[in-house]
Amino acid sequence: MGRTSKDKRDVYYRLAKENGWRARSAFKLLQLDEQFQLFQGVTRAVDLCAAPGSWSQVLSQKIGGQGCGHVVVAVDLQAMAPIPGVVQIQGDITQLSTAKEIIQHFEGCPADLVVCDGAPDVTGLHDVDEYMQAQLLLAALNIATHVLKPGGCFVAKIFRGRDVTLLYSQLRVFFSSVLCAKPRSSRNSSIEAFAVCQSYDPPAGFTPDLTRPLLDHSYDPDFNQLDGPSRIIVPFVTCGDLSSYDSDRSYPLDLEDGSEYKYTPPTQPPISPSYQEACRLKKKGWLAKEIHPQHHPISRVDTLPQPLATPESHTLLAPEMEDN
Ligand SMILES: C[S@@+](CC[C@H](N)C(=O)[O-])C[C@H]1O[C@@H](n2cnc3c(N)ncnc32)[C@H](O)[C@@H]1O
Repeated sequence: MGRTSKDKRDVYYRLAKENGWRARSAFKLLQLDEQFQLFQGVTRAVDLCAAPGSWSQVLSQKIGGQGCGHVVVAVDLQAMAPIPGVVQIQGDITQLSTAKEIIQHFEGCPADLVVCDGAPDVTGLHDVDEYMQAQLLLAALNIATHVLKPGGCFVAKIFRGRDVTLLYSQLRVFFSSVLCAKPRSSRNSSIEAFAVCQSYDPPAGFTPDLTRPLLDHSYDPDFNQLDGPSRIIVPFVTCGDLSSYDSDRSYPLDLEDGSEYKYTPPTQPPISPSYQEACRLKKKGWLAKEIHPQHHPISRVDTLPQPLATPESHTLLAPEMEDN
Protein backbone atom coordinates (compact mmCIF):
# COMPACT_ATOMS: atom_id res chain seq x y z
CA MET A 1 0.00 0.00 0.00
CA GLY A 2 1.54 3.27 -1.05
CA ARG A 3 1.49 6.53 0.80
CA THR A 4 -0.33 9.40 -0.83
CA SER A 5 0.33 13.11 -0.32
CA LYS A 6 -3.15 13.32 1.21
CA ASP A 7 -2.05 11.03 4.02
CA LYS A 8 -1.64 13.33 7.00
CA ARG A 9 -0.04 10.58 9.09
CA ASP A 10 3.49 11.46 8.10
CA VAL A 11 6.67 11.02 10.12
CA TYR A 12 5.99 14.10 12.26
CA TYR A 13 2.45 12.97 12.99
CA ARG A 14 3.81 9.68 14.25
CA LEU A 15 6.66 11.26 16.18
CA ALA A 16 4.25 13.71 17.79
CA LYS A 17 2.09 10.80 18.95
CA GLU A 18 5.10 8.90 20.26
CA ASN A 19 6.46 11.91 22.16
CA GLY A 20 3.18 13.12 23.60
CA TRP A 21 2.94 16.36 21.63
CA ARG A 22 -0.64 17.45 21.03
CA ALA A 23 0.04 18.29 17.38
CA ARG A 24 2.76 17.70 14.80
CA SER A 25 3.22 21.51 14.77
CA ALA A 26 5.45 21.07 17.84
CA PHE A 27 8.25 20.13 15.43
CA LYS A 28 7.91 23.43 13.59
CA LEU A 29 8.73 25.37 16.75
CA LEU A 30 11.47 22.90 17.73
CA GLN A 31 13.08 23.22 14.31
CA LEU A 32 12.82 26.99 14.36
CA ASP A 33 14.50 26.99 17.77
CA GLU A 34 17.22 24.72 16.47
CA GLN A 35 17.98 27.22 13.73
CA PHE A 36 17.54 30.48 15.64
CA GLN A 37 18.02 29.54 19.33
CA LEU A 38 14.69 31.17 20.09
CA PHE A 39 14.54 29.95 23.68
CA GLN A 40 17.98 31.12 24.78
CA GLY A 41 17.59 33.21 27.94
CA VAL A 42 13.79 33.21 27.61
CA THR A 43 11.71 32.95 30.78
CA ARG A 44 8.54 34.81 29.79
CA ALA A 45 6.63 33.99 26.63
CA VAL A 46 3.27 34.40 24.95
CA ASP A 47 1.76 31.72 22.69
CA LEU A 48 -0.93 33.31 20.53
CA CYS A 49 -3.43 31.04 18.74
CA ALA A 50 -2.19 28.17 20.83
CA ALA A 51 -4.80 25.38 20.63
CA PRO A 52 -4.55 22.43 20.87
CA GLY A 53 -1.34 23.41 22.65
CA SER A 54 1.74 21.69 21.24
CA TRP A 55 3.70 24.98 21.04
CA SER A 56 2.72 25.72 24.65
CA GLN A 57 3.94 22.25 25.62
CA VAL A 58 7.27 23.00 23.94
CA LEU A 59 7.50 26.41 25.63
CA SER A 60 6.60 24.93 28.99
CA GLN A 61 9.30 22.27 28.64
CA LYS A 62 12.01 24.41 27.08
CA ILE A 63 11.76 27.57 29.14
CA GLY A 64 10.50 25.99 32.33
CA GLY A 65 7.05 27.54 32.46
CA GLN A 66 6.74 26.14 35.97
CA GLY A 67 9.85 27.86 37.38
CA CYS A 68 9.76 30.90 39.65
CA GLY A 69 9.27 34.10 37.62
CA HIS A 70 8.73 32.01 34.48
CA VAL A 71 5.52 32.70 32.63
CA VAL A 72 3.89 31.20 29.56
CA VAL A 73 0.56 32.74 28.55
CA ALA A 74 -1.39 30.82 25.89
CA VAL A 75 -4.34 32.32 24.03
CA ASP A 76 -6.85 30.81 21.62
CA LEU A 77 -10.44 31.14 20.50
CA GLN A 78 -10.87 27.54 21.55
CA ALA A 79 -10.58 26.04 24.99
CA MET A 80 -7.48 23.94 25.58
CA ALA A 81 -6.76 21.13 28.02
CA PRO A 82 -4.56 22.49 30.83
CA ILE A 83 -0.75 22.39 30.54
CA PRO A 84 1.30 22.62 33.74
CA GLY A 85 2.80 26.08 34.16
CA VAL A 86 0.82 27.63 31.30
CA VAL A 87 -1.72 30.39 31.96
CA GLN A 88 -4.60 30.12 29.52
CA ILE A 89 -6.83 32.81 28.09
CA GLN A 90 -9.73 31.94 25.84
CA GLY A 91 -10.39 34.77 23.42
CA ASP A 92 -9.95 36.37 20.03
CA ILE A 93 -6.54 38.01 19.64
CA THR A 94 -8.02 40.61 17.28
CA GLN A 95 -10.28 41.84 20.10
CA LEU A 96 -9.23 44.68 22.39
CA SER A 97 -10.48 42.91 25.51
CA THR A 98 -8.33 39.82 24.84
CA ALA A 99 -5.27 41.93 24.05
CA LYS A 100 -5.74 43.84 27.33
CA GLU A 101 -6.03 40.61 29.30
CA ILE A 102 -2.77 39.32 27.79
CA ILE A 103 -0.93 42.58 28.42
CA GLN A 104 -1.93 42.54 32.12
CA HIS A 105 0.32 39.52 32.64
CA PHE A 106 3.39 41.41 31.46
CA GLU A 107 2.93 44.82 33.06
CA GLY A 108 6.21 45.77 34.73
CA CYS A 109 7.88 42.57 33.56
CA PRO A 110 7.89 42.24 29.77
CA ALA A 111 8.05 39.09 27.66
CA ASP A 112 11.16 37.78 25.92
CA LEU A 113 9.30 35.93 23.20
CA VAL A 114 5.91 36.12 21.46
CA VAL A 115 4.93 33.32 19.08
CA CYS A 116 1.83 33.09 16.92
CA ASP A 117 0.87 30.02 14.90
CA GLY A 118 -2.55 31.46 14.15
CA ALA A 119 -4.46 30.37 11.11
CA PRO A 120 -7.93 31.54 10.16
CA ASP A 121 -10.44 29.06 8.82
CA VAL A 122 -9.37 28.67 5.21
CA THR A 123 -12.00 29.66 2.65
CA GLY A 124 -10.12 28.39 -0.40
CA LEU A 125 -10.17 31.90 -1.88
CA HIS A 126 -6.46 32.64 -1.79
CA ASP A 127 -6.69 36.42 -1.60
CA VAL A 128 -9.20 36.24 1.23
CA ASP A 129 -7.18 33.64 3.14
CA GLU A 130 -3.97 35.63 2.75
CA TYR A 131 -5.70 38.82 3.86
CA MET A 132 -7.19 37.12 6.94
CA GLN A 133 -3.82 35.59 7.82
CA ALA A 134 -2.15 38.99 7.49
CA GLN A 135 -4.74 40.55 9.81
CA LEU A 136 -4.08 37.85 12.39
CA LEU A 137 -0.34 38.46 12.14
CA LEU A 138 -0.84 42.20 12.57
CA ALA A 139 -3.05 41.65 15.61
CA ALA A 140 -0.29 39.46 17.07
CA LEU A 141 2.32 42.09 16.23
CA ASN A 142 0.22 44.77 17.92
CA ILE A 143 0.07 42.67 21.09
CA ALA A 144 3.82 42.00 20.82
CA THR A 145 4.55 45.75 20.76
CA HIS A 146 2.83 45.99 24.15
CA VAL A 147 4.48 43.06 25.88
CA LEU A 148 7.93 42.52 24.34
CA LYS A 149 11.08 43.76 26.00
CA PRO A 150 13.60 45.61 23.82
CA GLY A 151 15.66 42.98 22.03
CA GLY A 152 12.79 40.46 22.32
CA CYS A 153 11.73 38.07 19.60
CA PHE A 154 8.49 37.58 17.64
CA VAL A 155 7.74 34.51 15.53
CA ALA A 156 4.56 34.31 13.49
CA LYS A 157 3.06 32.15 10.81
CA ILE A 158 2.98 33.98 7.52
CA PHE A 159 1.48 33.06 4.15
CA ARG A 160 4.00 33.72 1.41
CA GLY A 161 1.38 35.22 -0.86
CA ARG A 162 1.40 38.02 -3.37
CA ASP A 163 1.54 40.89 -0.89
CA VAL A 164 3.86 39.38 1.69
CA THR A 165 6.41 42.16 1.06
CA LEU A 166 4.01 44.57 2.70
CA LEU A 167 4.11 42.52 5.90
CA TYR A 168 7.88 42.15 5.83
CA SER A 169 8.32 45.88 5.52
CA GLN A 170 5.94 46.45 8.43
CA LEU A 171 7.80 43.93 10.59
CA ARG A 172 11.11 45.58 9.77
CA VAL A 173 9.78 48.79 11.31
CA PHE A 174 9.88 47.06 14.70
CA PHE A 175 12.66 44.47 14.47
CA SER A 176 16.31 44.79 13.44
CA SER A 177 16.26 41.35 11.87
CA VAL A 178 13.40 39.75 9.93
CA LEU A 179 13.73 36.39 8.19
CA CYS A 180 11.31 34.04 6.57
CA ALA A 181 11.83 30.43 7.67
CA LYS A 182 10.29 27.18 6.49
CA PRO A 183 10.82 24.33 8.96
CA ARG A 184 11.10 20.96 7.38
CA SER A 185 8.05 19.76 9.28
CA SER A 186 5.95 22.41 7.51
CA ARG A 187 4.42 20.65 4.54
CA ASN A 188 5.95 21.45 1.16
CA SER A 189 2.48 21.82 -0.26
CA SER A 190 1.62 24.57 2.23
CA ILE A 191 2.06 28.26 1.53
CA GLU A 192 2.88 28.75 5.22
CA ALA A 193 6.24 29.85 6.54
CA PHE A 194 7.31 31.69 9.67
CA ALA A 195 8.47 35.26 10.03
CA VAL A 196 11.29 35.17 12.57
CA CYS A 197 11.70 38.71 13.89
CA GLN A 198 14.60 39.28 16.27
CA SER A 199 15.83 42.26 18.29
CA TYR A 200 12.67 44.20 19.02
CA ASP A 201 13.59 47.83 18.46
CA PRO A 202 10.57 50.07 17.88
CA PRO A 203 11.09 53.45 16.19
CA ALA A 204 12.03 56.31 18.53
CA GLY A 205 8.90 57.85 20.02
CA PHE A 206 6.67 54.90 19.13
CA THR A 207 3.79 54.48 21.57
CA PRO A 208 1.92 51.19 21.30
CA ASP A 209 -1.77 51.74 20.70
CA LEU A 210 -4.18 48.82 20.55
CA THR A 211 -6.89 50.86 18.90
CA ARG A 212 -4.83 51.66 15.81
CA PRO A 213 -3.97 49.10 13.18
CA LEU A 214 -0.23 48.79 12.62
CA LEU A 215 -0.25 48.59 8.87
CA ASP A 216 0.01 52.21 7.85
CA HIS A 217 1.20 51.70 4.29
CA SER A 218 -1.61 52.46 1.90
CA TYR A 219 -2.87 49.30 0.24
CA ASP A 220 -1.33 49.62 -3.17
CA PRO A 221 -1.68 46.63 -5.51
CA ASP A 222 1.71 47.58 -7.00
CA PHE A 223 3.41 47.47 -3.62
CA ASN A 224 5.59 44.56 -4.63
CA GLN A 225 6.98 46.76 -7.40
CA LEU A 226 8.33 49.34 -4.95
CA ASP A 227 12.00 50.23 -5.17
CA GLY A 228 14.47 51.63 -2.72
CA PRO A 229 14.14 51.44 1.04
CA SER A 230 10.40 50.70 0.85
CA ARG A 231 11.06 47.36 -0.76
CA ILE A 232 12.18 44.87 1.85
CA ILE A 233 13.56 41.56 0.68
CA VAL A 234 14.01 39.23 3.61
CA PRO A 235 16.27 36.17 3.59
CA PHE A 236 14.54 32.81 3.24
CA VAL A 237 15.84 29.97 5.40
CA THR A 238 14.90 26.32 5.61
CA CYS A 239 15.55 24.55 8.86
CA GLY A 240 15.26 21.22 10.56
CA ASP A 241 17.30 18.96 8.26
CA LEU A 242 19.94 18.07 10.84
CA SER A 243 17.73 17.49 13.85
CA SER A 244 18.15 14.27 15.75
CA TYR A 245 14.43 13.48 15.72
CA ASP A 246 14.64 13.99 12.00
CA SER A 247 17.54 11.66 11.32
CA ASP A 248 15.64 8.39 11.42
CA ARG A 249 13.17 9.22 8.72
CA SER A 250 11.74 5.75 8.47
CA TYR A 251 8.37 4.92 9.92
CA PRO A 252 6.02 1.95 9.91
CA LEU A 253 3.26 1.65 7.33
CA ASP A 254 0.34 -0.71 7.82
CA LEU A 255 -0.03 -3.11 4.92
CA GLU A 256 -3.32 -4.51 3.72
CA ASP A 257 -2.49 -8.00 5.02
CA GLY A 258 -2.14 -6.57 8.55
CA SER A 259 1.67 -6.68 8.60
CA GLU A 260 3.93 -3.69 9.00
CA TYR A 261 6.50 -2.29 6.57
CA LYS A 262 9.31 0.07 7.55
CA TYR A 263 9.22 2.86 4.99
CA THR A 264 12.10 5.28 4.55
CA PRO A 265 11.20 8.27 2.40
CA PRO A 266 13.85 9.36 -0.07
CA THR A 267 15.92 12.30 1.12
CA GLN A 268 15.19 15.64 -0.48
CA PRO A 269 17.55 16.89 -3.13
CA PRO A 270 19.81 19.79 -2.19
CA ILE A 271 18.92 23.35 -3.06
CA SER A 272 20.74 25.39 -5.76
CA PRO A 273 22.22 22.67 -7.92
CA SER A 274 24.25 23.77 -10.94
CA TYR A 275 24.18 21.91 -14.24
CA GLN A 276 26.75 19.39 -12.94
CA GLU A 277 24.69 18.98 -9.80
CA ALA A 278 21.63 18.43 -11.97
CA CYS A 279 23.56 15.64 -13.77
CA ARG A 280 24.28 14.07 -10.40
CA LEU A 281 20.63 14.36 -9.39
CA LYS A 282 19.63 12.83 -12.69
CA LYS A 283 21.86 9.83 -11.94
CA LYS A 284 20.22 9.49 -8.54
CA GLY A 285 16.82 9.51 -10.19
CA TRP A 286 15.71 12.91 -8.93
CA LEU A 287 15.26 14.37 -12.40
CA ALA A 288 12.90 12.35 -14.47
CA LYS A 289 14.07 13.10 -18.02
CA GLU A 290 17.15 14.24 -19.87
CA ILE A 291 18.93 17.44 -18.92
CA HIS A 292 20.55 19.85 -21.31
CA PRO A 293 23.65 22.02 -20.73
CA GLN A 294 21.99 24.95 -22.46
CA HIS A 295 19.51 25.26 -19.68
CA HIS A 296 20.14 28.05 -17.27
CA PRO A 297 21.71 26.90 -14.02
CA ILE A 298 18.97 25.53 -11.85
CA SER A 299 18.22 27.64 -8.84
CA ARG A 300 15.89 25.21 -7.07
CA VAL A 301 14.88 21.74 -7.96
CA ASP A 302 11.23 22.47 -7.31
CA THR A 303 11.26 25.55 -9.54
CA LEU A 304 13.03 24.18 -12.55
CA PRO A 305 13.49 26.38 -15.61
CA GLN A 306 11.12 26.05 -18.52
CA PRO A 307 12.35 23.69 -21.23
CA LEU A 308 13.94 25.29 -24.31
CA ALA A 309 11.49 25.95 -27.09
CA THR A 310 13.42 23.80 -29.60
CA PRO A 311 12.45 20.35 -30.86
CA GLU A 312 15.47 18.76 -29.17
CA SER A 313 14.75 20.40 -25.86
CA HIS A 314 14.31 18.18 -22.87
CA THR A 315 11.97 18.57 -19.99
CA LEU A 316 13.31 18.70 -16.48
CA LEU A 317 11.00 17.27 -13.93
CA ALA A 318 11.32 17.13 -10.19
CA PRO A 319 10.02 13.92 -8.66
CA GLU A 320 7.11 14.12 -6.31
CA MET A 321 8.55 15.23 -2.99
CA GLU A 322 7.63 13.86 0.37
CA ASP A 323 4.93 15.96 1.92
CA ASN A 324 6.51 16.44 5.34
C1 LIG B 1 -2.66 25.80 13.57
S1 LIG B 1 -3.60 26.03 15.00
C2 LIG B 1 -2.36 26.34 16.19
C3 LIG B 1 -1.63 25.09 16.61
C4 LIG B 1 -0.78 25.30 17.85
N1 LIG B 1 0.37 26.14 17.57
C5 LIG B 1 -0.26 23.99 18.39
O1 LIG B 1 0.91 23.73 18.27
O2 LIG B 1 -1.06 23.23 18.95
C6 LIG B 1 -4.29 27.61 14.73
C7 LIG B 1 -5.11 28.14 15.87
O3 LIG B 1 -5.39 29.51 15.62
C8 LIG B 1 -6.56 29.81 16.35
N2 LIG B 1 -7.09 31.12 15.96
C9 LIG B 1 -7.49 31.51 14.72
N3 LIG B 1 -7.91 32.78 14.75
C10 LIG B 1 -7.79 33.21 16.04
C11 LIG B 1 -8.07 34.44 16.71
N4 LIG B 1 -8.58 35.48 16.04
N5 LIG B 1 -7.81 34.54 18.03
C12 LIG B 1 -7.31 33.47 18.71
N6 LIG B 1 -7.02 32.29 18.12
C13 LIG B 1 -7.25 32.16 16.81
C14 LIG B 1 -7.47 28.64 16.01
O4 LIG B 1 -8.50 28.53 16.97
C15 LIG B 1 -6.47 27.48 16.03
O5 LIG B 1 -6.53 26.80 17.26
